[in-house]
Amino acid sequence: MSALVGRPFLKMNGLGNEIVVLDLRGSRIRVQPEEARAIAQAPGSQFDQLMVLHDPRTPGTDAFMRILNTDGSESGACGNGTRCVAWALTRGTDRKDLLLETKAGLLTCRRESDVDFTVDMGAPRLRWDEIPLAEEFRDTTGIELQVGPIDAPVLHTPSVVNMGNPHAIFWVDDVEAHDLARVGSLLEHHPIFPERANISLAQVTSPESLILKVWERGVGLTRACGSAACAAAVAAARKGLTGRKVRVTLPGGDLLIHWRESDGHVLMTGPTELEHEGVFTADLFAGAA
Ligand SMILES: N[C@H](CCC[C@H](N)C(=O)O)C(=O)O
Repeated sequence: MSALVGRPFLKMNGLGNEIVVLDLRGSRIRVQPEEARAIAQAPGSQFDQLMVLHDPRTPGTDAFMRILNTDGSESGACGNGTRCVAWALTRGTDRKDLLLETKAGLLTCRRESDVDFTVDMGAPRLRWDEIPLAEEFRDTTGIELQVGPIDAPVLHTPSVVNMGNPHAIFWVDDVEAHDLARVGSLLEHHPIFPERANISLAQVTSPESLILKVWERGVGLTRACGSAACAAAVAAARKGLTGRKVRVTLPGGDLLIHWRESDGHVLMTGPTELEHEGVFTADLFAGAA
């Protein structure tokens, strides 16, 4: 029987990005990919990301987070899920600041209101081998990659950014004019991305605003993706399309992103919402193998 049976979880969302928070601190349980896939499919616990909390690895941190996608794969970053974890860990306390850790690094979180949090997502990594890409590209503000006919590509020359996870951002005049569901999987699995990639379409609407749609690695289309909003804001500023503070509008709502000059860190501010609390039951894992 799964060790997760009887464990409580929180079903939350960050701007419509579906998040399940599972606190396994104090135990040695490790969620297996097939368990994550079973949880993702069960009514009441569907998620885009499963945020699993483990005992801290680095002194002074509050928890170590493993981030699992619906296909059971693992990510180093999830902005919307990190805000949900910060909500869960500060609930019922007067704490404002938290320090969390993922396999990609440390994240500081600050409570701005009952539901709004700012996460310091760290500094973006911008070298081709840090994304990572399979081939050397000196200029990661636009790499050679295109969709559609060679002489009239529909999408081309994406910017690439690693925010603890790999992102490619295609610049378009109108995000609604493209069917991201149709090309998302192909681009996510393109051989140029040896660890696959999260794929975004970005439309610049002013020097302070972007519209973004995201196809997430290991998930598919989602209503919001915090790390993609950070990656798009960094890429837009690098290209001179916006300043370093932008409002990113996703299907689920808005995130405020600030690529801070002083230390190069990216700050993301946005809301969280608790939908319900539940407990994993044995039947949920009956088919997991
Ligand atoms: N929804 C998340 C990102 C998940 C990224 C994940 N799909 C990956 O494999 O990198 C966010 O708010 O940042």
